Amino acid sequence: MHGERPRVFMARNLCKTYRTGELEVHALRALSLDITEGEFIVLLGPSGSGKSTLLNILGGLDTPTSGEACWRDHVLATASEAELTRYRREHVGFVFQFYNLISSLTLRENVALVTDIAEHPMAPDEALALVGLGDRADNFPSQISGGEQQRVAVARAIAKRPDVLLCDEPTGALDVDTGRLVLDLIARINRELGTTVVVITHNAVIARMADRVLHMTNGAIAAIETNASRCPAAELSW
Ligand SMILES: Nc1ncnc2c1ncn2[C@@H]1O[C@H](COP(=O)(O)OP(=O)(O)OP(=O)(O)O)[C@@H](O)[C@H]1O
Repeated sequence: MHGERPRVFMARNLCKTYRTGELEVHALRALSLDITEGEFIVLLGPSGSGKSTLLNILGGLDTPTSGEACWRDHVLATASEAELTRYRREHVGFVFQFYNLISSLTLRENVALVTDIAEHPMAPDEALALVGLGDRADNFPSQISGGEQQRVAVARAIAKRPDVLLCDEPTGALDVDTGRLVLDLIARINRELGTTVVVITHNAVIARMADRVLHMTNGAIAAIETNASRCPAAELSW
């Protein structure tokens, strides 16, 4: 399906070793991966298998100990802190398990924190409307539900029109119905805006939404599954 689309992410022999005192942890062991523009990727694997480490390198939050990593023509593996900051600001949207909204700011102001420093952002109200919360822009985070807060976090992530949306356990704190709504929203952004999406989850059911599922074990990709068709979020149950 994405055969003719350009490759956006390339990793070769990525290794990440954490050292704490005497202890060495090999979080990534010679991992290689290509991601194509507009793909929806799900990362599955046991705790400690390296999923967040890979996502953090792809998102410019961390650098590998060795190996190559590029986003288009941005060399991420050896980039300086300033280059990574620019890369994140211009290209990457993040959604985490806990929504990380600022409680003293309205929803509009939370989104504006990102759009104020982006190059071609949406208006905060437009981003909030996209996630179905256009009429709540003047509310504060404490006035909306957890699922709605996660939708604001998605609005904040996409308002700068990122090339890639990186989601680390986006439904981890949500009930099933609310989780489905958030996943449907992420799939819609992938489909309608063409944003490349990578989702980390412990929930194997969510893998049915993906174009490709990367199974990680012990710092490497143990298997890659390609789904013949993507299951709509509304049809998932867990
Ligand atoms: N800052 C750090 N310092 C030391 N070790 C770390 C650090 N970050 C991650 N690790 C270790 O690297 C390994 C991979 O961690 P990572 O968070 O990437 O796994 P994960 O698959 O995302 O796990 P989970 O599903 O539990 O979030 C783990 O053994 C972890 O303890």
